[in-house]
Amino acid sequence: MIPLRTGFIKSRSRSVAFTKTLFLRQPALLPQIRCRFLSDKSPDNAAEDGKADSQKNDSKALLKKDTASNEVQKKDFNPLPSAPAEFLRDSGIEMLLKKDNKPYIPKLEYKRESFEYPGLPNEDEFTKYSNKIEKRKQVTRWTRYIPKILTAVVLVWGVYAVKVWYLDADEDAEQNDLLSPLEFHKFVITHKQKIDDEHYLVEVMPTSSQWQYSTYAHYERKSIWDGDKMWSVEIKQPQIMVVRSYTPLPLYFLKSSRTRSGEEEPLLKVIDNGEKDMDHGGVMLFYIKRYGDGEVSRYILDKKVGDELEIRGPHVDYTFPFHPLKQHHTRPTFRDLPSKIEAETLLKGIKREYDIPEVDTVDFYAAGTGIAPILQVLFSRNPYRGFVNVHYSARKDGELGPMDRFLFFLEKVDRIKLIKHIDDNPKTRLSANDVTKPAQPLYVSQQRQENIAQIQESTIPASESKKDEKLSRESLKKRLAILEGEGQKQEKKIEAPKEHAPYFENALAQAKITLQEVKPPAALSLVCGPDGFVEYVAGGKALETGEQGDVRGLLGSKGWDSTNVFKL
Ligand SMILES: Cc1cc2nc3c(=O)[nH]c(=O)nc-3n(C[C@H](O)[C@H](O)[C@H](O)COP(=O)(O)OP(=O)(O)OC[C@H]3O[C@@H](n4cnc5c(N)ncnc54)[C@H](O)[C@@H]3O)c2cc1C
Repeated sequence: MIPLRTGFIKSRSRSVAFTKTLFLRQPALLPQIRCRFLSDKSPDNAAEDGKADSQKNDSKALLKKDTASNEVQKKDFNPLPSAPAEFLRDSGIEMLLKKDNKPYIPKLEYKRESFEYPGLPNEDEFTKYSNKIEKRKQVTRWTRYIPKILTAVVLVWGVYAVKVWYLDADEDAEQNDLLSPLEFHKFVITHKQKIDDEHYLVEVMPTSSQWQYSTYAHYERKSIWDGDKMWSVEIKQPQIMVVRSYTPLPLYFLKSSRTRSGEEEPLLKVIDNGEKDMDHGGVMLFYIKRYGDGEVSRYILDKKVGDELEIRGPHVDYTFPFHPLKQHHTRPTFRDLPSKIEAETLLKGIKREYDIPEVDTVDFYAAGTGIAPILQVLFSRNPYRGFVNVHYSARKDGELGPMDRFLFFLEKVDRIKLIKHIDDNPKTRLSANDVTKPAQPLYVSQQRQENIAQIQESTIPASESKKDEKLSRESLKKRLAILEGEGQKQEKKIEAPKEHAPYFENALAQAKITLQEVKPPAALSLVCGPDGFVEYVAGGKALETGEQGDVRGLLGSKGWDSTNVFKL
């Protein structure tokens, strides 16, 4: 008989597996196994026990017989090469049951098997118990790195936050200004207009709008346009790392769909500089002359609309002398239509009330693009409060393009007198006849007095004795003191009985009256243009040092000197 170790057959599934295996290996034994199962599984069926015993005996006999026949088969068996391996009948079942012949080791953990329905979720005994068991954290490679990764992320974020919110805040404070004298800011060319082969108008806009936030808060202080001074910027030619100075103008081109499509030339406008305008988005215009072999002018003018320029500034080239009217009155900004310019109705009353002398007339001698600095002053907010004689020299008429119109308007509102000296018309060329003698300044501030004294000292020839030096200094002081007194006397002379100031609708209406008034003679001369022109009008500047040098030329011949002439 084959020993059926039913004790090892623990579950139904295992018994099925066992039967399957047996069936595959010993199909002849299946009936016996079935009997044995029946006898094991049906203990109540005692009646069948006898029958089973007899069957046992039968099976013994059958097994013997079978073994014998197997022996015979074994002898006759001549397997094909592809046939399965021969099965060893003697030890097959036992080998299977023993499996790996390992000693029996009882399981330490008791695993309860139950066919009961489980309780409600999280309420049955098993769940309650298992929930209490602290599950061991699974430590993987990633879980070990997570704290390090998190620390690195927090650190990087911290560094970034500090940089952006604190360090960059300071940098931005600089960058937030439209211009910086120390670093180049990028501007994009938004329009380019050719006046003639040599003269162009180039409009630029800042590429960043950050500067506006700080400018809005302190517009009075931060606006770049201030007619109290003449200033320029440097434009970089990055290929050869060279910079040249150019004078920005508070002008821009008004574009529309028609002008963009090329149907019409855009209209040149003056930046309003009013409360809402706020420097009109940082726009500025350059009036540039192209030199055939000029490094930077060619570079700028070869650029197209949309290209960028790197600009650094502002660099103040000249500041007008202080005048007490500055504390009480600001001249209204020039507008592109004279009828839009406000009248200075209260000006006379203010002068009378505060006993303020007249503002000195200025003679401005310009050649070509050298006119740009005085245009900047006249078009900016807080323009010069006095009258300006603009002596403009050019090869031919029309070099100013659309700006000519504005100069005409400035004449109409009695702010300037434009005297053109055109080479094509030799009669008009600038000569000594066009230059007046210098007048005494109507007001000399303490600061200016000291400056003049310093200039006088530096120009006194070294050969002069100390006595002469002292004398000349004293005479200068006396002169200045007399000048101030004269100015005051003059002011008192024009004092009129108090009357209501006449109302003028605009500057144009006011100019009808003021145009008839005689302007004070010029007490200050400014010269700007190519070196040759400056030399002709006022004597050359010291090329190496850029110092003013002595006043010679046309102005020198008329008695002008370093105290009342400035070469730009
Ligand atoms: C404060 C200020 C404001 C200015 N504003 C303006 C402005 O608004 N618009 C404007 O167009 N210009 C302005 N300029 C002039 C401008 O800065 C440049 O000088 C001008 O554009 C020429 O520069 P460039 O590099 O093109 O030519 P450069 O290469 O400097 O040459 C200019 C010309 O000089 C000649 N030249 C150069 N070197 C010598 C030399 N060693 N000897 C003899 N000849 C020489 C060249 O042949 C050429 O014809 C201003 C200058 C200053 C100082």
